Amino acid sequence: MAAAVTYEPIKTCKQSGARLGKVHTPHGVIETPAFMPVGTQATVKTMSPEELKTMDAQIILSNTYHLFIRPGHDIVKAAGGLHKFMNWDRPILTDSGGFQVFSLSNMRKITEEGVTFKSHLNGDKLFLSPEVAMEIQNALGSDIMMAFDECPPFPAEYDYVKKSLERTTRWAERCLKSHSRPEDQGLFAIIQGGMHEDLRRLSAEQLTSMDFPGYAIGGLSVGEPKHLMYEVLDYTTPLMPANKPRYLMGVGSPDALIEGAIRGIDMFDCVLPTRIARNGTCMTSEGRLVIRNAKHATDFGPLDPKCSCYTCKNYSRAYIRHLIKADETFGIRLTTIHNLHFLLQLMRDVRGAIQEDRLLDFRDEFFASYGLNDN
Ligand SMILES: CC(C)(C)OC(=O)NCc1c[nH]c2nc(N)[nH]c(=O)c12
Repeated sequence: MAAAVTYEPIKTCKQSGARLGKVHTPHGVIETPAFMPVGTQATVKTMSPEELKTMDAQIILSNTYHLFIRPGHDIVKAAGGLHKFMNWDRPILTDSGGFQVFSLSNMRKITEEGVTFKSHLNGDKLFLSPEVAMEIQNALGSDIMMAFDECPPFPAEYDYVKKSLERTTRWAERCLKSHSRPEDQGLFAIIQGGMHEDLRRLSAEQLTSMDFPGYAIGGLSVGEPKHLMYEVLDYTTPLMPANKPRYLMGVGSPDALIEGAIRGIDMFDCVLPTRIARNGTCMTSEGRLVIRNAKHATDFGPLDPKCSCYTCKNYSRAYIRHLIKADETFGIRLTTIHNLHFLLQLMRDVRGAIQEDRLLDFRDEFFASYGLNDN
């Protein structure tokens, strides 16, 4: 049976080992390495689908846990699925809910069967399991679904991480067995194993012995130092099939995206650009800019002189600072447009640098200006 999601390798960067590829899905092709804007509750906060297309967001992420507790996957299914519900006709990836339960819900009990927890909205007692996570994602109709996993806290005891990854493997197998729409939805497994090379290897071996259309690296960007994350990537990405997409979950910042691409990662997601936009922090080619700083009050230039986004073409730092300080929603829309465009443009530049076999040079040039100052 034709797989719903396939990876087409295009080229490997001679200088860095990074790779260009295409992920084919039922709702279109994603040129990788790619950044996925996060739309947790069926919206990338304050953005319209048209605005996301203008900045060429190729794929967005949404969350099983959040849509399960509100509005309920039955309503989304009745609407014709998540694409129809949110008027987005490009690819959608849904995360499986496990991670969100561990990070959002306070009272929870993990057993072999699954996770019992209290809704962070109204305290209702709820249950998620591999089978329930698959039923929800099948109802949402996302193009790429994530297996139900446990993301161990950081730091965590070696024995706990080992037992957890082995349960995550058994849960992944249950997801594979209960997947009811493999012909039009791809299911990615999630490699865990904390910061331990032998456990990452064990998790990768167990999961790649089962045939998933794609593989993710979970359990990183959980508070560990960046150099440790890069070390884990150094020995984990080579264990992942070269002919399948490699997705690094929860990452990330501009530097982490470049370093991840260099280590062979194809897909990334992170709430950073949209989250920091809400308090007026902007990513610019010369580092982070905190628009609330008084020095921007009479600065009538753009957020980033090198940026071509709608915000930078039409509005000044002074105006955006005024809106953010006045808690005007339009201010958050402008900083969100800019931050998303910034990361999407960065990934276009990364793909261009891979095409020209110069990603390491690009990294050095980017860091030289990005690390300039934290203004
Ligand atoms: C703390 C942040 C969110 C930045 O990163 C992580 O937690 N990183 C790990 C992560 C993010 N999203 C996931 N989804 C799932 N199913 N499993 C995971 O391990 C993760």
